[in-house]
Amino acid sequence: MTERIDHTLRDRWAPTPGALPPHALRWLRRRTGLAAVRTPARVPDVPGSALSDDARDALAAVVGPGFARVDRDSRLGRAGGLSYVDLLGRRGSGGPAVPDAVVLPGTPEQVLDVLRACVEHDVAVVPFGGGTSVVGGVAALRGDKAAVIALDLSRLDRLVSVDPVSRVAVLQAGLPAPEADRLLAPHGLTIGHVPQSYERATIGGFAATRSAGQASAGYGRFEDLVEGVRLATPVGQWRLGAAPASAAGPDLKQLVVGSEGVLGVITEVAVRVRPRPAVERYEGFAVDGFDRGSAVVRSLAQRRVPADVTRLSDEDETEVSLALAGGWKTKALKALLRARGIARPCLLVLGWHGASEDEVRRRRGEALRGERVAPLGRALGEAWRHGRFGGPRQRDALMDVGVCVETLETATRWSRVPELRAAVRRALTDALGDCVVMCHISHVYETGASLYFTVLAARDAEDPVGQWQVAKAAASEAIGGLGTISHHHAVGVDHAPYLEAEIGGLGVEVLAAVKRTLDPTGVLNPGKLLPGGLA
Ligand SMILES: Cc1cc2nc3c(=O)[nH]c(=O)nc-3n(C[C@H](O)[C@H](O)[C@H](O)COP(=O)(O)OP(=O)(O)OC[C@H]3O[C@@H](n4cnc5c(N)ncnc54)[C@H](O)[C@@H]3O)c2cc1C
Repeated sequence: MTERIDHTLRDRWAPTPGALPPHALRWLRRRTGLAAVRTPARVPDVPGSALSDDARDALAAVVGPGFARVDRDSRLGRAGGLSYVDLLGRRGSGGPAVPDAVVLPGTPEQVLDVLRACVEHDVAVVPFGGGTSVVGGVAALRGDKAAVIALDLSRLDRLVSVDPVSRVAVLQAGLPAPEADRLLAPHGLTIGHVPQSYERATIGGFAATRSAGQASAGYGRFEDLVEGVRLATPVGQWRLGAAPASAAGPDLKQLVVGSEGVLGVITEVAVRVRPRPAVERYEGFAVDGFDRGSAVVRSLAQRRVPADVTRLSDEDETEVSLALAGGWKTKALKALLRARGIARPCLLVLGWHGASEDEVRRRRGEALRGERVAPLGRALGEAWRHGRFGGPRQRDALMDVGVCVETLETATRWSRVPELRAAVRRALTDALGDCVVMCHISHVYETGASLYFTVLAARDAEDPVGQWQVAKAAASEAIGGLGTISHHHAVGVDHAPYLEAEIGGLGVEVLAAVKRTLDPTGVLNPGKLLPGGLA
């Protein structure tokens, strides 16, 4: 087995801590009133394992003794996900719920046997992929069970089959995205799914959370890429997805996609794959004001000519990007924008993938025809592409100097974008006081778009967790009625209280009924997705 994701690194994203440049720190102090605080990681206390000897023996008999682990580091390494509150917990504020054991099955059949053993021994199961959940999806909650295990799927790391004619690849669920792409490369194929968590998240995690990648406008959201699934449940195996399209009743496959580990464990996904692009072209543009920029990306989506990556930053996000970048190039860019009369610059990044230069040139021409955008050149687009996985590293550095830094996201119809953006900004500013609220659109549809917010504030030294929870609750209330509680981060624990308002009481009942059928004793991922009492 190759442990490709290092789950011991759970207090930060990168093994080597980065540092903010002095100019960025000065800017932050000015905008947020940040004081000089340092918050080094502190190893939290880990309680003893509550797993009974019988349960442990039964699990070890299924997966082998080396793969049923109760040592402290294995357990701590799978304690929770990577939200701001999760990371605070590992820096001594609050504390993560730690699983009683980590179990690593090597085959889909072993997953089924592990689930049976857990039912028999009254043990809750938290499916654990890359552990990048930011909504509490992998919190080790035991519900009413005697113990809880993290079911680490990293040994399910095979490319099972490739059908290059149909462009379908069957991938095991524990494969991290880069590894999946590496295995597909010799076949000339890619999954084309590139979320910011690409380096650590897994195929099963993408399917379980209805993930959306940065190139969603070109390749689709992950649920669009799922041709079929293989699910292990406490009552047996369920395979779905026999054909590319079907009128054989409702699409039950889509019930599994987004089920966040409460209905079963996804062990394999048949993924619709694409040829690896021969040409990739990224370009930066400026638009004057977010409303005008929003009209541009709406036009691209509604004329059905979006670039594969279509990403519009608002005024604040653009300002922060420039402030954090600093340097003479940034000064030159600001001067250029002023010279062009762009008073409220919003950065638009468009990225095209194609089989040839001609194809990309043609698509670019179609997209830009008639749009009022100021080209800033390929260097800016390439700079964005180069740094597109850098956010989590930057978050580590910001947390190190005492910044409250978190993101939240939603989606709504085009006509409601201005109202929703204003409502969330107001809620966050009222809750946090001096803060910077940035927003971007990175997923566009004919009828609407996602809004992704990043918040920076001076961390409350006394109650940092409470500070964020108040702000998050205010933002979630503001979203209610105007948009969805999650466009791609999923429900987990954090959004469960808001699910009923979105899907209705009947919707919650339908999900609960399906859960009772597939997981009658409720061992699977207690406390996630379904509002309290029904999970
Ligand atoms: C810095 C950062 C950036 C992010 N950017 C994006 C982004 O751009 N787009 C996006 O969509 N998301 C993003 N996310 C959120 C997260 O990466 C996604 O939700 C991702 O799909 C989770 O994959 P994972 O393998 O890490 O799953 P995990 O975090 O391990 O699990 C997520 C949920 O799915 C369940 N689960 C995991 N594997 C399985 C399985 N095989 N069967 C059943 N249930 C399972 C877990 O129990 C949990 O409830 C980001 C997160 C971080 C920390």
